[in-house]
Amino acid sequence: MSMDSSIPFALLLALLIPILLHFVIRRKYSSYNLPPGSLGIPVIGQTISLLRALRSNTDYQWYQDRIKKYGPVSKMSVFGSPTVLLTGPAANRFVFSNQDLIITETKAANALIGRSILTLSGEELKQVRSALQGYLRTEMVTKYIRKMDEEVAPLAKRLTFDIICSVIFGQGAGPIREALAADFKKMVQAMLSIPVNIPFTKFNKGLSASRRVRKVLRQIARDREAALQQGHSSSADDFFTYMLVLRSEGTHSLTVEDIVDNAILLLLAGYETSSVLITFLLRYLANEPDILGKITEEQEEIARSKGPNEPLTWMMMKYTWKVALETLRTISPIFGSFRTAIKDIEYRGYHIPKGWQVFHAQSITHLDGKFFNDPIKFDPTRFDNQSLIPPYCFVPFGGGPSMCPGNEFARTETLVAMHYLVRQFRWKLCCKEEGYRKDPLPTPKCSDTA
Ligand code: HEM
Repeated sequence: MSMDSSIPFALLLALLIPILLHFVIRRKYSSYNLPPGSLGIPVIGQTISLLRALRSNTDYQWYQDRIKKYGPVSKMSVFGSPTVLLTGPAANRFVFSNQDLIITETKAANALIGRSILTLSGEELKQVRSALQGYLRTEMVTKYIRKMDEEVAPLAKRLTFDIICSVIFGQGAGPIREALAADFKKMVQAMLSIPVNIPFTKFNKGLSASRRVRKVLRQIARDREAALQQGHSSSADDFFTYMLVLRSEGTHSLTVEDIVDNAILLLLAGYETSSVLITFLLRYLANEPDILGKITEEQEEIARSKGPNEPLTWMMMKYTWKVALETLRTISPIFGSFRTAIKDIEYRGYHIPKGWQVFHAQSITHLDGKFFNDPIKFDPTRFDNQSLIPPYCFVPFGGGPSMCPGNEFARTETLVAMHYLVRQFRWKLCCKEEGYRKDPLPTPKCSDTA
């Protein structure tokens, strides 16, 4: 076929395929009451327009346009899969507590992280979830404060990475941590890449990095195992020892390899999200001298009243945390998630067929004037009385049974960081541009120059 004759043929196909797909889906799901909306062009669907909206941070308007057209539940097609978009507090509640909607597995995440909590189900999921929750619970996090303190005080670069590395892997500053930091960076870049394993691609570099990380962590886990057997360690020392102690008590039966996978997930889930919070908190404070002044006052008072060897306690940092919560409301590190229905599900009279995706735009409620007065305004006093915020409207850490188990950890490390930063430094923004893009986590527009 010549080039000229192939163009009309391609055009005809582009026209015919959506029509055919429309009929195939209509026939296949004829007994279903599917939500309103269109699946768009095959494979592409609404993917490009959604990604464009996220990158330019106009996704809020994008959702609102769809809600106006179709209501809070609509169907579309994203990343090649039929998808139902759910928004609003009722949707937040429904998704967070529905065990039949599991986080959509991406090939890249599977290859890079392995068998972590994200890929488990049933009894195994319950065991690992409860172990992670136990490791990150308030009493445990209180014990980690001293280590966080040591990391933040000299104001190490890669703050949140170093904190988690030290607390979870028991890996203090040194060449091993430097190598891990470089490799984790490659893994993060690969998580969002096209999962095609060809030399020199981001995915290929991420896989090599993941292998190196795994090798180092396996060795650390074995060392911890030996130390535990000799009675030289306890469960509060680090995540590996904690999980090994639980295994010896019969709480779970994970292999060392599984524990390593979940440690990698903890680091990936924990450091990027917390660093977004700290980054935007610092950016807000640079423009809000009154709020910065109040935080400094609170932190100076804590520094005066605490003995030199007494660890910091976040209980006294109430105002600082309210400012952090307002930062999470206005710029939520996680704007939403993709989940897959593992069986047919009904929501508000509509059917979500088994195998379809749900795109849950959870943070849309944060900027909705119905729930937050003057939502664009940065106003930490909204959190003076949190019981006034309607349920499932403020969900930066998710909610229900799959709520982020690291929320206490995130609070503690953010507050420890702020304790030193506001008392020892003043900063100004090199880049005045206020916007940010979702990449997919919020990133200041001029992150290279700021
Ligand atoms: C500001 C910081 C953070 C934010 C905004 C955040 C937010 C979230 C959200 C929204 C989820 C998904 C909940 C769901 O969809 O049901 C999640 C899951 C998770 N987070 Fe966080 N997170 C933060 C920090 C951390 C930290 C510091 C850790 C660990 C030290 C952590 C560990 C995890 C883990 C392991 C999961 C998966 C839980 C599961 O699938 O059951 N997160 N986080």
